Amino acid sequence: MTAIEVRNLHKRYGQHIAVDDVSLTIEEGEIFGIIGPNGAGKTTTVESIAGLRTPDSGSISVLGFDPKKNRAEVRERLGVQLQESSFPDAIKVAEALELYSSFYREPADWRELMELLDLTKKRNTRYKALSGGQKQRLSIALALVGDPKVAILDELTTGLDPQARRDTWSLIERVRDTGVTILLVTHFMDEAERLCDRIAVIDGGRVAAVDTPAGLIAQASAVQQVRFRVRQPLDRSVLTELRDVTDVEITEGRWRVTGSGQLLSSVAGALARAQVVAEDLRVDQRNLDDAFVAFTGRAPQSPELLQKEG
Ligand SMILES: Nc1ncnc2c1ncn2[C@@H]1O[C@H](COP(=O)(O)OP(=O)(O)OP(=O)(O)O)[C@@H](O)[C@H]1O
Repeated sequence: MTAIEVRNLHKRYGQHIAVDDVSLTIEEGEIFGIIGPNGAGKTTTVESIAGLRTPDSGSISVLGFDPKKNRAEVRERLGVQLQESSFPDAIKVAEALELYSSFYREPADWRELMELLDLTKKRNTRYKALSGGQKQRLSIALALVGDPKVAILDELTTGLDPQARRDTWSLIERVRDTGVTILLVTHFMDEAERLCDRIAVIDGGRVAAVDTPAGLIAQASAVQQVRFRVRQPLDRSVLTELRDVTDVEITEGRWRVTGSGQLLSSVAGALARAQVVAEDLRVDQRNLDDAFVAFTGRAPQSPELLQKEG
């Protein structure tokens, strides 16, 4: 079943095109990620899905409902954690959860959520006295308090320390295991790679690619490299003759083989046939950072940098 369907979304602010042409299909039960450079149109896209912005053209369906025309139906089924949620400074954790749950006909048990998000000890703490991580966890709890079928989380772990980020990831996986479809906007490639079933790369208001994390990495990095040392004599042609190999370089006893396809198994097979043992064998592992650069021409941001800036 499709949870979210976006067709040819277009949104401009004055002369500035924020979202040019975005189409996405997100299946029920998926953790679907959106990544892309600053200003790519990610927030405009997810806020349009949440019914918080009005697209100029295109169509959006959330569980079969239009976020603008069927506001009540979408509100009952969709939870949103926005980029910079702000709450009254004086409101206490338990009060905020109870208040938000009263907005829904069939809310989740807010006490259970408070426990799940490790906020029970902070139930009587005022919002302004919470740490960054606690504020973040509260905003996730508030996104889930309506017992939504779909949750939109924008910059889930920005500003959190590494341990809090990992805890939040486990939490999101637990939420998904309860059957909630999750749409996640993130700047962090480790987060996207770890959590998402599929990812859309958005650049300049358009979808540059949609695939699984492994699929995006494979699409972006057809070229691979295998490096090793050998003690026995080895004829270069043993490797240059292989179909998957495009280049072989030998520097001070270190071999570097460049190619594509099943490069590692081709090289390993050829070495075995030549009865040569490879030592210190390394395969250059490409990751989602490389895919991000390949699709957008820019480097992704690092969590450490954002934390310092924040
Ligand atoms: N309310 C607004 N009025 C005018 N311009 C806007 C508005 N909201 C967004 N924009 C512009 O539209 C473009 C897309 O913004 P959007 O926030 O959707 O991008 P983003 O990919 O979420 O960026 P970031 O990663 O920095 O949050 C940006 O150039 C932004 O400056």
